[in-house]
Amino acid sequence: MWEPPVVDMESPEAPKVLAKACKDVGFFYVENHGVSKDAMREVFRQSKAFFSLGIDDKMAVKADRHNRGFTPMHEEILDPSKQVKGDTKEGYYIFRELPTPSDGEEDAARPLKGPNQWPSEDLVPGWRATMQSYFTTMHAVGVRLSGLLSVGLGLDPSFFESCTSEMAHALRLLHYSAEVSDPAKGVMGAGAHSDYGLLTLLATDEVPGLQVRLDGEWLDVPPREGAFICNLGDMLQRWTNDELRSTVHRVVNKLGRERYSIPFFFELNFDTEVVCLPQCCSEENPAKYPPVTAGSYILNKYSQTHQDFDGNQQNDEKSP
Ligand SMILES: O=C(O)CCC(=O)C(=O)O
Ligand SMILES: [Fe+2]
Repeated sequence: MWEPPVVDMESPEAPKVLAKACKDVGFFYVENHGVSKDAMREVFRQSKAFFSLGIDDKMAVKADRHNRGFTPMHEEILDPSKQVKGDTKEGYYIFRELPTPSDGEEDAARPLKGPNQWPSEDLVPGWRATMQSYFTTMHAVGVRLSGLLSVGLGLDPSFFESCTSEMAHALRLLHYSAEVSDPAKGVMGAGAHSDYGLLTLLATDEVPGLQVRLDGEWLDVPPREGAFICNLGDMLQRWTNDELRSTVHRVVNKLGRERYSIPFFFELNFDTEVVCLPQCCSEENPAKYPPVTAGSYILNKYSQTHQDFDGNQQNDEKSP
């Protein structure tokens, strides 16, 4: 059975192994990341507690114009060209806590930035503290991992530091329903997609479902206890002119079991311009992608895949 390569973050070989995994597969397990089992157990427990609430309590924190909060079952369609209905999952977006913009004008200049939504403490005691603490923990893992990657790629060791300083990262809780997927009929846990940003660090429960497409074949990525499943986002593929891979993946429910997963999207600052690195293009190998701003790229993707999100409504205080 195929398995992605393993990156041991404590190993002196980590930068080399990581760079090779990024070029060959774009997916790898991350071990020795320093996140405790207790912290993992608690974030999954709280995630389940939220998704077990009634629909009215969940809709009270429905994702707002900053895309923070609850996204109902089927609201997201990750592969609109193939899916006949939305992903068979519900979710919850949490970003770094930011103050409410003081007026519409300021808000327009700060797309996707605002306060989080939090379910009531009475319903899920300790939930906010758990999520904020996990966000901080995962931010630290992302900083370390991107540091190892810059070394492995022969970049300045602080290459990713300045362009991730805003902490525009997203923590997402996902709950897949028990509905069995039928890829031929366009019914998917999560439709085929590549991730949009820099790096994704995914925690899953023990239920399988994730698949990656390599050389035209869909391969299962089994859960690995204690490890994160990590993959690259489109920004790294574009920066490196396809030397690194933002590999397409999807979630297929074969067993008819519910599944919980928690991706942490380690993202670039909104205004970072991603232009092919000089060492990755030449006259014979010209840049394959035009320059793009990380934030506008994500806004576009959210608009295409979230039925209830409108990237053009960022400055409308009263938009529903
Ligand atoms: O739940 C999973 O295993 C994958 C989720 C995913 O690919 C995503 O949210 O981008
Ligand atoms: Fe993904």
